[in-house]
Amino acid sequence: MTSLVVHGGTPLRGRIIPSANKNAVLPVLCATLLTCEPLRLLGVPDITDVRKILEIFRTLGSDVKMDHATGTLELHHHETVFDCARHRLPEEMRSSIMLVPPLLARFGVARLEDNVKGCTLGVREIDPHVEVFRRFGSQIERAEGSLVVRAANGSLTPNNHWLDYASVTTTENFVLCAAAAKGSSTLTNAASEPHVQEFCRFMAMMGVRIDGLGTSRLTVHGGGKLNGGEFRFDEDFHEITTFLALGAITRGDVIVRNSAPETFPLIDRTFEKFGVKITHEDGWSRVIPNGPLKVQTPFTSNVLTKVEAAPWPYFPVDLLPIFIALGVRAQGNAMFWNKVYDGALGWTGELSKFGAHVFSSDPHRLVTFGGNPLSPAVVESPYIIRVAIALFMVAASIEGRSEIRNATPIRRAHPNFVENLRSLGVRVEWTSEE
Ligand SMILES: CC(=O)N[C@H]1[C@@H](OP(=O)(O)OP(=O)(O)OC[C@H]2O[C@@H](n3ccc(=O)[nH]c3=O)[C@H](O)[C@@H]2O)O[C@H](CO)[C@@H](O)[C@@H]1O
Ligand SMILES: C=C(OP(=O)(O)O)C(=O)O
Repeated sequence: MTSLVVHGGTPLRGRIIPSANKNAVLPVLCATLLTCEPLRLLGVPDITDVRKILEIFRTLGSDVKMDHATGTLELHHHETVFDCARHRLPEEMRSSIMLVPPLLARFGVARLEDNVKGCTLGVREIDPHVEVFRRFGSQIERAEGSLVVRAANGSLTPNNHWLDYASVTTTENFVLCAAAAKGSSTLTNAASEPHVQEFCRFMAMMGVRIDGLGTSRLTVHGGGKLNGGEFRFDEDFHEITTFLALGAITRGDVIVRNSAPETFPLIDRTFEKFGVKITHEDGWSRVIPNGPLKVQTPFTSNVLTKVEAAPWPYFPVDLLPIFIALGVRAQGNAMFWNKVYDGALGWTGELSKFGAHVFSSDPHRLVTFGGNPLSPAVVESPYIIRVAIALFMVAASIEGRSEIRNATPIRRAHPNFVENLRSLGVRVEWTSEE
């Protein structure tokens, strides 16, 4: 088991250059398989999910040159072979599902392991993806522990589709299929998160025309030969928010580079609900101590201040645990509403080991009764990246030694997490035991 051990209580101070967003990098990596031309990707983070995808590319026979020191990846998928019986797509990460369309486009067949669930956020459906593959003319067969997807007649046919729900990876899968299908395909109720937009910009760089970028209706004009080229990843708004929140919870002064502050108004207002002021100036975002953490009192009587997470442009669900950590530290009560996942709040019982008081009203809603004195603790993280971080945040704000057991999911999304924390003055280390 790998744990994060922290001696908390020190206000964090310093500057952070954030890495790229895993949820932009992974669909882009999958999309690279759509071209036989060379590509150069800049700002690729050294995270475990990236390593897993690069490994599968190597086994397919692609040229993969990853320079982790500079974050530069040279990729050339020119002489590749896929053997449905031999090749296994990476497990325990959601993004594997986005390798299916390029494998269909290249080889006419793909095999998807059942365990592509990613973080344990409750049931994570694959049916919306299967529906997209079928719409583009694929056939699905159940094989032992996996699904085999075949492109009828070896190619994909364009279509229009209306999603039940604005799903991030289903939208990306639609765009990937549509890019390979000759003709125009339209998706309604498309997801529009910044990482979905970034992925669409990469597709455009490869020569795919996409209308409606950033809206809930995307039309993709597909079937053309795709180019190679160069693409630099943006900064990850999750990582920017995480370091600002770490500054806030330890009453420190943290500055994070942020080239897209226009995506932050709702995140800033959510910080304000806990008495935290964020400023954006000259490409940097800053949290500075601004009195004690305190939940804002609503003007309406008998309601709780609430944070409501749903598909973009709502408050992003992956940031909810980070604000729950602020909620247990801030004086006052707040309600957190996860409108995306059923049962993704089960971990919050771990917070009571620090002495925090939270109440789960139902599988979607949680109330924090914050501001109680807390003490250091040994807590156990589920396989959820942002929960390991939230538990760490609480620990970092309490004087004394705490331990977050099973904290490795953090390595799925944040390169150099511990090194960054040390640069801000945190006493923290990874420890392993059998
Ligand atoms: C690799 C990646 O990008 N992962 C992100 C992606 O996951 P992912 O794209 O897998 O998440 P989805 O948006 O598909 O699903 C989120 C939730 O909606 C439900 N659902 C989905 C489709 C549907 O038709 N009906 C339905 O009810 C799912 O069961 C799940 O509970 O978006 C999530 C929501 O922003 C983030 O938490 C993940 O970090
Ligand atoms: C839940 C996440 O990722 P995944 O969908 O890959 O599990 C995440 O990035 O927070």
